[in-house]
Amino acid sequence: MRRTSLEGQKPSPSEDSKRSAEHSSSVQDSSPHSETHQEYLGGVKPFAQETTPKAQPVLATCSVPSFTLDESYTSRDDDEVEAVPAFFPLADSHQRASATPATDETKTHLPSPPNTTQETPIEAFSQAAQRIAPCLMPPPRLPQSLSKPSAAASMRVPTSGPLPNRSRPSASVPKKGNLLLPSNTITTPNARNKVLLAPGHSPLDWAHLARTHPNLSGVPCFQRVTPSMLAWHDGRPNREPGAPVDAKTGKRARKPAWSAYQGKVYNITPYLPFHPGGEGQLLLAAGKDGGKLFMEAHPWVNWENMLGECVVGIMVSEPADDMEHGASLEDMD
Ligand code: HEM
Repeated sequence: MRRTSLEGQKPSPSEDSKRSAEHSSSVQDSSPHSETHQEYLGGVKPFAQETTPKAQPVLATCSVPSFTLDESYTSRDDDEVEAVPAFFPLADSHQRASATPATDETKTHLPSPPNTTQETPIEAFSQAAQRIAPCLMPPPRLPQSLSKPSAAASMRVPTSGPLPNRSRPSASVPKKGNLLLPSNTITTPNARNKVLLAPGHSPLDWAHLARTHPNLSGVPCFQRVTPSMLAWHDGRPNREPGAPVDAKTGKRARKPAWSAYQGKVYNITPYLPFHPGGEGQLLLAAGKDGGKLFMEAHPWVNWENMLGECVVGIMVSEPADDMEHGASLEDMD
């Protein structure tokens, strides 16, 4: 009760008249339909000619249109209306300024209010506000059982029922045709035939070795390798008379293993203990062009990068072929 509190302070008569004048002018300003307010807006009364505003009876009007619709609340005290907070949009916001005011015309199109004799003022307010501007009200909260689980809740381990991806594949995965293998066919964890490499022979160890040894080819300079030369370097024990014998084992020493790939010849001997597929597999390509076998095993592996320091030379044809070829060219002349 603003007026009551002002009266309780018992100001002097001159102050009292000044305050009541201020109070009445502020109340008029808050009403968009007040005469004084419209005159100010229209510029009819310039500030210099403005006289002391006179106290006028305060009408029980409200700037919030929702209260004017419900007739059961029109008789309420003005202070009661002010006590209800107009929380959104704010009084000076753009939304409120651009909103269509509730004129008599819009009132006629609105549905008739329900019987609100049993409702509390707050319930009636929220219902009336929802009818007028439902988009301005926050959505009602769903009960917890109906609402969607949060992202964090979906990542938690469920407290009941089977754990996800923990049951045996044979029991949970249906077997349809040949698309899925029976679970008992995958018996080994080493499905790609990789071998157990000796300590110090991992791919990283090979990368380090290749980086620190500039020449792993086993030859002093770039070679022109003929097919017969390539075939001799097959990595097998050298059985030729006078061949060197391995000092450790006492057996004949192995010949170097060369393999050709896309016209280049590589010494694959130093890489043998590093090959993830095993020495035996790699030796299958020794003494010949290994491109076909290599592409069948792992086309994604970069041969040139891995064996860049092992390049022996390039493939050339046999000298006899050259002579035959040269003779035929002379014949053509
Ligand atoms: C001389 C060139 C070769 C190089 C540089 C080389 C390199 C490699 C590398 C890096 C892997 C591991 C692949 C991975 O983990 O994805 C591998 C695996 C393997 N390589 Fe080779 N390889 C060569 C030649 C060969 C040849 C000629 C054969 C077959 C005759 C062969 C058969 C295999 C097999 C069976 C595996 C294990 C299975 C797999 O990883 O797919 N490799 N090789």
